[in-house]
Amino acid sequence: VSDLNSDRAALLALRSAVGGRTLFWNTTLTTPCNWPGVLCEDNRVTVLRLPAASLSGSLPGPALSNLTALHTLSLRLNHLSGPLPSDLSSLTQLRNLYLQGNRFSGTPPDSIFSLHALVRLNLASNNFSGPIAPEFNKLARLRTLFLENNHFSGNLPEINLPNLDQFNVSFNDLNGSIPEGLVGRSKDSFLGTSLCGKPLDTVCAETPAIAAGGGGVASGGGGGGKKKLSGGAIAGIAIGSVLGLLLLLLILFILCRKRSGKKSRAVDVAAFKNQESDSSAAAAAVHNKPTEVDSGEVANGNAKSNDSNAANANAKKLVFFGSGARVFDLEELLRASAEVLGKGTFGTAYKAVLEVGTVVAVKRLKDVTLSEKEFKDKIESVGAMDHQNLVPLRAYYYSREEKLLVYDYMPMGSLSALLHGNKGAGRPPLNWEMRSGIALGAARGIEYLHRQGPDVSHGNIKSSNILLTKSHDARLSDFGLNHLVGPPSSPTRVAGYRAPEVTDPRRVSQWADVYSFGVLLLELLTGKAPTHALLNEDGVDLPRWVQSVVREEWTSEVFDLELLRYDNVEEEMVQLLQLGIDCTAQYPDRRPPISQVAARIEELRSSGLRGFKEQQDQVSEAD
Ligand SMILES: Nc1ncnc2c1ncn2[C@@H]1O[C@H](COP(=O)(O)OP(=O)(O)OP(=O)(O)O)[C@@H](O)[C@H]1O
Repeated sequence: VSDLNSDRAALLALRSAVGGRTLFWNTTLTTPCNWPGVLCEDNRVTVLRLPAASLSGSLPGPALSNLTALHTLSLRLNHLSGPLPSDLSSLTQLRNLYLQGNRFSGTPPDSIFSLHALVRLNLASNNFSGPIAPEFNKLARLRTLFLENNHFSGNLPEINLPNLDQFNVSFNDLNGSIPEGLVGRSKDSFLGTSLCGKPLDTVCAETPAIAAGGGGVASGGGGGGKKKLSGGAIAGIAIGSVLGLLLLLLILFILCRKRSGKKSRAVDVAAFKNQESDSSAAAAAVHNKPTEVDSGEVANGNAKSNDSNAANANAKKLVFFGSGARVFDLEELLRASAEVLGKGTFGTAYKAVLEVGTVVAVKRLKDVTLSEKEFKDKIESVGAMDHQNLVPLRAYYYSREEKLLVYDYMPMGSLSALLHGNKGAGRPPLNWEMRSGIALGAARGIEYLHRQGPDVSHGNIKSSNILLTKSHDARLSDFGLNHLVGPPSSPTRVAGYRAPEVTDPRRVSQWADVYSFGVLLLELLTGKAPTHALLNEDGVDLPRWVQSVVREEWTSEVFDLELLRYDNVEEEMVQLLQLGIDCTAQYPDRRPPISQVAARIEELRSSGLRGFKEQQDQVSEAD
């Protein structure tokens, strides 16, 4: 059917085919005045979801008012503009209202606050302005309230909704302090505003309430009247400022001293040195005093090593892999300036900048209970792995006190940080090409590992272990480490990614890797972290959440908004989503092998890119 606007019979047939309940309107609506066409007469439609970029003009109130059975209205990513219709009160059944990514303006009408059935309300990325009304509190069932990327201004009222899980007012013109009831929310909910107070790092300035004699700090957004400060208050502020300045200078002085001390003391407190420096071989080495027993141990290890090169002839402990020979020795490494990258399951990772300028990542392992011989055998098989989608392990160091692994440093950090970190300026948009490319790289890395033998698996696939090169190529890290360290100190080791059948994290099958990779695919597509405690209103895990949304025929609701904004590749995205669902099948034997998964992603990527290119060509021809 090419034009449902004029073909009433076709529309009615279609409507009866779907039982009058749900209608996915998939045509360009050409008659906005009569919008939404025949549907205006239909009071049985419960879901109205119009595809992105199909509508412009304003939203006609009278047409909507007939849709009294509607429980979901999704008009996201269209070009609708103007104010919302003033009377929405007939939509009494409405549970989900998705209007994000349009150009609606003005303030949301009062009638919206009479929609008591509303559970999800998304008004993000429009041009709404004016204050955020306290009347949102009337929507007692609300679980999602997204108001970000608008021009809402003034103070943020107290929002006290018992079921509210998701809340965001970022990138609005809001100011004043964050009300008490919202301080427990994440910082990300308030970014790009002039709001102050917890959870943000900006402390609210004291307000004129001091001068009013109350002695307290004005609450509720600092919007009080303009009263004069008393002399005492002014003196207090002046003395406070001077003291603050002195304190700041003192801190700077201490920091400068520490910094200059650091160079001469080699890598010290922050880096890989054990606090009990007397017993630490690493620390002993820093001071040029290798302990007898440790030099002996490592010397033996090196002597037995066939394909590794000792760091130097005197068995100075750093063992390099491959033919690249030694690039630096332990002392140089320990003299490097180091910064903590993060703490993981296997220990702490550091970024180390050597004096010659080489940058490496050093992992200081904890809980290694293996003997040196066992450790050496295992780590040498890890070091022998060589694939463009693995982070190269360059060297290791083993002593009784310290076990260090030296990797190439990946400058763009992890996929986890890219997906869930700051989405503000400077962060490249994560479009389909990048995300699918990362998925393909990671799948190929896993495929390489799995090809090494039926018992070889990664065991810890998750977005913080997918590191990125400058050109955003994916490299898998932490492979082969699950056999080096002792049992996990916490059962939540790979929470969210672990396959249901895995009980011992050191024994992870290749099928379980496929499961974790499936979760990673879903994370890439939805933009949601699988470890998020309250993923949605039911607190279910990511695979189950995606499945439930897809079952309810809201497939496009699962995708990360940022992803939908770019290329026209929804079909490929849906297929990749399906692949993620297949990989996360509950029973291991129902999951596809990773080689098949990688091949499928490659296929999808090339058809997506072809489609994108054709679309670009059409646009340039039309131009
Ligand atoms: N080679 C590297 N280059 C750049 N950053 C790295 C490198 N290796 C690790 N990191 C970063 O250091 C941090 C800590 O990494 P680490 O691998 O120790 O823990 P994790 O990945 O968070 O958890 P787990 O140990 O369970 O895998 C992470 O943010 C990770 O992205």
